[in-house]
Amino acid sequence: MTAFDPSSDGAQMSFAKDMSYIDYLALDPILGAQNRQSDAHDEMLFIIQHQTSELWMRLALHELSVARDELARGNFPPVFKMLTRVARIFEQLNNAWDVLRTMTPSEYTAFREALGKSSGFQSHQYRLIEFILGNRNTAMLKVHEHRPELHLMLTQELGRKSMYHVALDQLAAQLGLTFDPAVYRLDQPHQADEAVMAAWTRVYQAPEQHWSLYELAEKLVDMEDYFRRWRFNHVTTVERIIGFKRGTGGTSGVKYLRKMLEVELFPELWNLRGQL
Ligand code: HEM
Ligand SMILES: N[C@@H](CC(=O)c1ccccc1NC=O)C(=O)O
Repeated sequence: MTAFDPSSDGAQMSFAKDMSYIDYLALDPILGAQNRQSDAHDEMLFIIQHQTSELWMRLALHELSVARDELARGNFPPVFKMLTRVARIFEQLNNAWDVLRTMTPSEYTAFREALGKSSGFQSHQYRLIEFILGNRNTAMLKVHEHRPELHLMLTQELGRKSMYHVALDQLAAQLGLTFDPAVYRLDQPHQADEAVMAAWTRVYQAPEQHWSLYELAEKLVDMEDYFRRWRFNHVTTVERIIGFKRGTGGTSGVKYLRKMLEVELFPELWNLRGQL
C-alpha cells in the first residue's frame, strides 16, 4: 500500500498562522515540566503519575465547585451529572495505581532521597477536594504557608458551606425542617447528627416521595465509595513500596494513611443503612 497523504483528504497541514493542537493544549509547558531530580529511570513514571493525578483533580475541583453552586440553587439534574463525573474521575485515579505498582521498592529507593521533604501531603488540590466535600481540618493549612495564595484559597474554602452542608440545606428545605446550627460548623469535619440521620432515613424509607433527595444521597455515597477506594489503593501501594518507613512529609507513613481510612465524609448516609 502506498503512503496516504491526508492533505488530499482536506487535512489542514500548515499552522504558521492558525492555532494548532500544541498551542490549544499548551503542550510546551506541560511536556516540558517533567523535571527529574535524579538519573533513575522510574522517576519519570513517578512524576507523570502525580502530574496526571493533579490534572484529574483539577477537573474534579472544577466539577465540584459548580456542582455545589447548582445544588445551593436546588438545580438537581446538572448536580447529578457532575457528581457522576467526579466519581468516574476517582475511578480513573484508582485504575492509575496499576501503572505505579509496576515500580518495585528498589526502583523507588533509587530516587526517593531526591524527593527531599516533598510529599503528596502537600497537595493543595487534594486538600481542597477534601475541604469542599466536608473533611475540614485547619491543622492541614500550615504546610501551605510558604505559598500565600494557596493558603488563602484553602482558608477561604473553610469559610464556605461544604458540599454536604449544601445537601443538608436541600434536605431540610424539602422536608420542612431546620437542623441545629452546630451541624454547619465550617472549619471541622462534619460530625454525625441524629436529626440529620432521621431526615435521611425518611428519604430512604419512601424514595418514591423524595426521589431527587434519594438520588442525591446515592450520588454522594457513590462518590465517597470511590474516594475511599483511592485512599485504600494509596495505602496499599505505599506499604508495598516503602513498608513502614516514615513519609518524606514527616508523618508515620502507612500508620498515618491507615488512620485516614477512618474518615467518613457523609456519616449519616452510611449509618442509616443499618436501620432500614
Ligand atoms: C510510590 C508511591 C507513593 C508513596 C510511597 C507515597 C507515600 C505517601 C506517604 C508516606 C504519605 C504520608 C505523608 C508523608 O509523610 O509523606 C503520603 C501522603 C499522600 N500522598 Fe502519597 N505516596 C505515593 C504515591 C502517591 C500518588 C500517586 C499520589 C497522587 C496524587 C499521592 C498523593 C498523596 C496525598 C494526597 C497524600 C496526603 C494524604 C492525606 O493527608 O490524607 N501519593 N503518600
Ligand atoms: N511521601 C512519599 C514520597 C511521595 O510519595 C511523594 C513525593 C513527592 C511528591 C509526591 C509524592 N507522592 C505522594 O505522597 C515517601 O515517603 O516516599
